[in-house]
Amino acid sequence: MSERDPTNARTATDEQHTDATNDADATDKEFRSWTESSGTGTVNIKDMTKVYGTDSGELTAVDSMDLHIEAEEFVTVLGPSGCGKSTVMECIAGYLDPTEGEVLVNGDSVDGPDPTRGVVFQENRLFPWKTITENVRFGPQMRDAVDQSRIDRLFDQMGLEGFEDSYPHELSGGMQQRAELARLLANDPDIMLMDEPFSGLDAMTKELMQEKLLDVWEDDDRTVLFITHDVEEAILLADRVVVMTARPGQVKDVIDVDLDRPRDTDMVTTDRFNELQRRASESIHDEAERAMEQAEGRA
Ligand SMILES: Nc1ncnc2c1ncn2[C@@H]1O[C@H](COP(=O)(O)OP(=O)(O)OP(=O)(O)O)[C@@H](O)[C@H]1O
Repeated sequence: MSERDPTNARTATDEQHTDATNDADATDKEFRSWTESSGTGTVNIKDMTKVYGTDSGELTAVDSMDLHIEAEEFVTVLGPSGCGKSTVMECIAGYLDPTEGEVLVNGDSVDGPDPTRGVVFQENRLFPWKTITENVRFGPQMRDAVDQSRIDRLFDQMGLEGFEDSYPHELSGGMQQRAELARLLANDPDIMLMDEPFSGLDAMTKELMQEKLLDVWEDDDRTVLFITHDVEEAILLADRVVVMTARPGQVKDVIDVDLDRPRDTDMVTTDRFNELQRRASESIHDEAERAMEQAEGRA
């Protein structure tokens, strides 16, 4: 683990960063409350456990997880299959309640979904019976807050001009995900929660979507939490990569990505990128093995 600056709230607040403080009088909790901010766009997961009831008994998906995300930070989450990544995201989105602990957004406990937290999944959630324009306008319309010039800008930004009246099935997979991003951004969310949004796309389209997302994020003041199985993608996009353990999920490692911004996909060949990629891959390797053993019923 790299050395931490205890005055740096962004790097020092997660569970495994508690060694950053050498102040014998400071308990971890006190240290956190000094350093964590709670302004617009912050996410604070505190000692969160999520247990599901299943036919074969209780299943602890996430166990005592702590994670603080600063406003406007781009955090990617890597973890083996079934380690609880989506569960964490759904608790932040307000779709699920933690069994224990809490999730704070902007300093307030999450008590349900909110348009200021936009969610994107691998499969887009566009309404198939609505045109792209109707889909993008839907959220703002529900709140009586349509800003047509903003919507026009989004169509331009996402390269969707000319497809305003098309239906989702008439668009390619990449364009559907761009429409999905436009739909999300039409609500002007403070926090974007993205669950493997590009994993169904071919390599070239995925690269273009990564660049598009980086442009969007660099232009606006938004916090992004992005789940992926792709180590290269995790590093290319993030300020920090959070590596989770096999189920029950906890934070195993947090990797600060000290690559310059703006980023582009050419960076993946640099020595520093490869070093970070190796570190993340090593960190996740044992967890992936453990997850496989769990799946095979050996653990
Ligand atoms: N509604 C549910 N009821 C019971 N068990 C669930 C439920 N949702 C998820 N689980 C279980 O909780 C664990 C964590 O699931 P989750 O989808 O959060 O993991 P994940 O890391 O996102 O997985 P993947 O990488 O495969 O998408 C898994 O074992 C999953 O089977």
